Formats: sequence, structure tokens, C-alpha cells
Amino acid sequence: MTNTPKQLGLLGKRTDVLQLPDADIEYRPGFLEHAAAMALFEQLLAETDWRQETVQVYGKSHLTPRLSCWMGDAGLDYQYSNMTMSPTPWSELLQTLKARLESATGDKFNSVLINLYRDGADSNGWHSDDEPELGESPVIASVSLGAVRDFKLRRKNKSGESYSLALEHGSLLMMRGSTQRYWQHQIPKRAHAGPRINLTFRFVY
Ligand SMILES: O=C(O)CCC(=O)C(=O)O
Ligand SMILES: [Fe+2]
Repeated sequence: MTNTPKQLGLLGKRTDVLQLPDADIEYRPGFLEHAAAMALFEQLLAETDWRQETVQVYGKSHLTPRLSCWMGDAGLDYQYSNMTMSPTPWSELLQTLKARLESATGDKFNSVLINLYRDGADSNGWHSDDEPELGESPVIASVSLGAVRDFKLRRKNKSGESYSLALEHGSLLMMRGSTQRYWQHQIPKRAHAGPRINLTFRFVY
């Protein structure tokens, strides 16, 4: 089944603003209607050119504990955890979702990193999306599909402040302003979790 723009129906009006210092984070559960989000998940799972990237950590090569695909406007190159990625051209499906996000948020995006967490053993370690190409105040729109996973936040300073949020199927998480400068985030492993797809729409300068 192919998603038409109409089938990518938006539902939720509820927005939770996380009250974290030096961060600007909003969570919108039910941003996508359940069935539309399910269809999007199935189509992305089947049609995405999934790859397992290699990263260098302290001079050693590691396979990332998830699959991913980088999609975006032609000519964009992007550094992510010491790897350079050239984007796959936009699919019609994700161009449609991008347009919906742009009208819902008022922001512009020219690329998306798609992650597949095959099961609860897949994860994403502590990081900030603070590469110079994302500008001073990166705006990141994160759409979650499939299994619920915990999104952990921790302050970069020594205050020990942290926060945990369950990212639900069909939800949208917006990160703006100084969030990446002062906070890190991660998706830890989780026992018995089913597959999950996450899309982080970004604007690369
Ligand atoms: O899977 C997620 O919700 C977060 C993904 C993420 O942080 C990233 O790709 O930079
Ligand atoms: Fe991230």
C-alpha cells in the first residue's frame, strides 16, 4: 500500500513542553494517526535502503547498533559520528511527511536520518546533534514509529540533571534552541522491544 498525503493524517493537538533548563523540547503524542503511522512504518521498513554504518571510536571501527539511511536534497554531505554520508534522494513518501512537518512546525528541513532499531538490543549512544553543519541552534523534528522506546536526556555539565521520556508510535519530538548545546540524548537498549523506526528531520547548512 502506498501512502497518499491524505493518509498521512495528523491527529494530536496536545503538546507537552518539557520544563528543562537551557533546552527547548516539545513532545506531541499522536502527531500521526495510529493507522497512518502503521502504514508509514510498514512502507519504510520494506522500501528503505537500510545500511549498518561503521563508526570510528578511539581509532577502532565499530558497526552501529542499528540500521540507518540518510535522505535529503542532492548535494548535501553530512558528518555523523565521524562518518560522511551522502544523501539518498527523497522518496515521495518522505517528501510528503516533510511538507506536513514544515506546515505543522513552521520550520524548514532539507534532510532526514532514518534509523531502524530492529529489536531491543539495538540502541543509540549518548550524543548531541551539534555538528557545525546544523548551525548554532539546530532544529530537529523526530518522528517515532513502532515499538515504544525510552529517550533519555542528560545535562552536559556536572549537575547530574537527567530526564526520560517514552517515545510513542506516531509521536513527534521537537528539539530547538540550545538543546543540543547543553544536553545529550540516547536510546538505551530495552529488553523484549519490537522493531522501531525513528526519523529525525534536520536542516543542514
Ligand atoms: O531514535 C531516536 O529517537 C533518536 C535518534 C537520534 O538521536 C539521532 O538519530 O540522532
Ligand atoms: Fe540524536
